[in-house]
Amino acid sequence: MATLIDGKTQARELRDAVAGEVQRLTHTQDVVPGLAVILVGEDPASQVYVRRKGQHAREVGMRSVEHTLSASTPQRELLALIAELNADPGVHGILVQLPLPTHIDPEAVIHAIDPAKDVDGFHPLNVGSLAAGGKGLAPCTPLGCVRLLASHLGELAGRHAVILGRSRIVGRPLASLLLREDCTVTVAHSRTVNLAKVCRQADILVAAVGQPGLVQGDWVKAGATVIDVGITRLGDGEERRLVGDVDAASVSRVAGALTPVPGGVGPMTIACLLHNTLIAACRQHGLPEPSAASPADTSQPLVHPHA
Ligand SMILES: NC(=O)C1=CN([C@@H]2O[C@H](COP(=O)(O)OP(=O)(O)OC[C@H]3O[C@@H](n4cnc5c(N)ncnc54)[C@H](OP(=O)(O)O)[C@@H]3O)[C@@H](O)[C@H]2O)C=CC1
Ligand SMILES: Nc1nc(=O)c2c([nH]1)NC[C@@H]1CN(c3ccc(C(=O)N[C@@H](CCC(=O)O)C(=O)O)cc3)C=[N+]21
Ligand SMILES: [Mg+2]
Repeated sequence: MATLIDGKTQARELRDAVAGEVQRLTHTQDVVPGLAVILVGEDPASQVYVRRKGQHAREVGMRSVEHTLSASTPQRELLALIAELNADPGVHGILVQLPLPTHIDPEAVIHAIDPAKDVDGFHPLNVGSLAAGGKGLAPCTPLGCVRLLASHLGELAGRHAVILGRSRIVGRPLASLLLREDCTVTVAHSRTVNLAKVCRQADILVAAVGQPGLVQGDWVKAGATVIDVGITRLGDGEERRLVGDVDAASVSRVAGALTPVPGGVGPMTIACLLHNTLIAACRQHGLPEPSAASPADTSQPLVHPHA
């Protein structure tokens, strides 16, 4: 049976490491890292995430401000709030929860965020710097995936990673991050021909499509490491549950290791958001960064507590 990669525990360890750095910054530099999270509308799932982000930020000693705007908020009001937060020296990270109501253009919103405070890594400057192999702020979910992979596998160089999905939040930036770790990277998507065959070549298989149970056991090479990013909510009330893109029952008989849903990539995403906020705060104050650019760099204990 495949080893379960425990994202919940690793996320807690990363938050603890971030908390230590936050305490050090607070006491030696008088800098308290601040995170602002903006939610537009009342989507219950988004409310849960935003609350959890704020709660974890406070737990690690950061300042957390949550702005909840009504679903009918005009775009210019949201842009005005972002301009205010860009100018606020106590705010080092800004996150606008996606998706946004349809009358708001997400591109305009992402462009408006100061790239130095863009802890989601969605601003074109950060996207470009990541694609070029540089060290802007990278998106949190892919960072979490790389951390989980590095903790289980150690060195990633030379491994063939197959990523299912090419979204700007997960698939594309993950391809850049894994290239930076010297993986051989294949990105598959809805137009890929013979997906099962492509997947069977993977040493590392990452599923980020949003199709429950898409990846079956016979898509997986024996011993492969499988990362399940997908989160789909099924059922109501007592029957409510979260399911991933991987059919855990069949895949765990073939894979070497697998991340669970829940308790895998999700908690790591939030921990990486806090880590990005810490990095952003250090950079904005011209302080040395507590960590290397690469989450798989084992020389840096904060970044890679499992080395
Ligand atoms: N744990 C976490 O922190 C996060 C989890 N998620 C979850 O990850 C999943 C993906 O999210 P996101 O990237 O935003 O999704 P998107 O819908 O933006 O992208 C989905 C991608 O999957 C591809 N795809 C869809 N169906 C298939 C299929 N049958 N075969 C192959 N490829 C397919 C699409 O291809 P094409 O480009 O051709 O349309 C697209 O590239 C969701 O379940 C989401 O909830 C997302 C963000 C964070
Ligand atoms: N600007 C922006 N940045 C994001 O990073 C962003 C976003 N918008 N919109 C939505 C997606 C989704 N996302 C998740 C974060 C945490 C969990 C998480 O903590 N999941 C837990 C369970 C959560 C639960 O119980 O509902 C787990 O998988 O164990 C999941 C998904 C961040 N996203
Ligand atoms: Mg993300």
